[in-house]
Amino acid sequence: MKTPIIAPSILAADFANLQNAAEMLNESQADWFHIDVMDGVFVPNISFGMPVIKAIKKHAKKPFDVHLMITQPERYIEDFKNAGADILTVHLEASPHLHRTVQEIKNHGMKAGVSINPHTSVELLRDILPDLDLVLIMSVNPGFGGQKFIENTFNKVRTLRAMADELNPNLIIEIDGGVNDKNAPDLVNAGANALVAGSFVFKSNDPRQTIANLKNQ
Ligand SMILES: O=C(CO)[C@H](O)[C@H](O)COP(=O)(O)O
Ligand SMILES: [Fe+2]
Repeated sequence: MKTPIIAPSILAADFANLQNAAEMLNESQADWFHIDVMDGVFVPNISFGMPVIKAIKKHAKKPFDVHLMITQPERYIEDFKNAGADILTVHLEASPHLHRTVQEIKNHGMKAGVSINPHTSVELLRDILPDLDLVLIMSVNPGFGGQKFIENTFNKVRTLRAMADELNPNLIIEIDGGVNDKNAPDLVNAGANALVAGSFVFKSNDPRQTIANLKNQ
């Protein structure tokens, strides 16, 4: 089985000890830091913004995979670049001029990702797929950590990987929400090559070991 990229979500870390979380991730087999930004409008929760991302960046030695759950994310592309984003992912449902937004992200020197909610068909990505570095399939409804994985995600991953084989063979397919050691191997077999894990990592007794287990299933 191919080894997936592991992107632990700091949404599930202790916000009073983010330096500790960053140092743990630096020493672990994690590939990216997954950073969830929520605006209280696109999703019914508010997380944190640029000042917190900048503060974590000072202690981080790995790329920042920033997942924007905000309306009209095109307003803040430069700000997230300046805050430390390496990969910037916007929601298809939140950005009416997605093609322009994706080009703007790339023009700012970041990798461009598009995320889709559980109700959104992967077919809607067909025309933009050749322009993308990454698709983030939400396997829970966005807004909160610790939710139950939605099983239909497997079908979406298989369909998207078949589309990508034709249109964009290097596409990274990332899964976000309710990922654990039970569903991770099946997700990779279905065609996913990046896994976000928040609660499963940070609520475990040994987060570093949990990351290693996800990476080397
Ligand atoms: O984007 C997200 C929520 O909207 C988070 O990345 C996701 O929920 C990860 O948390 P968990 O692994 O606990 O489900
Ligand atoms: Fe996320």
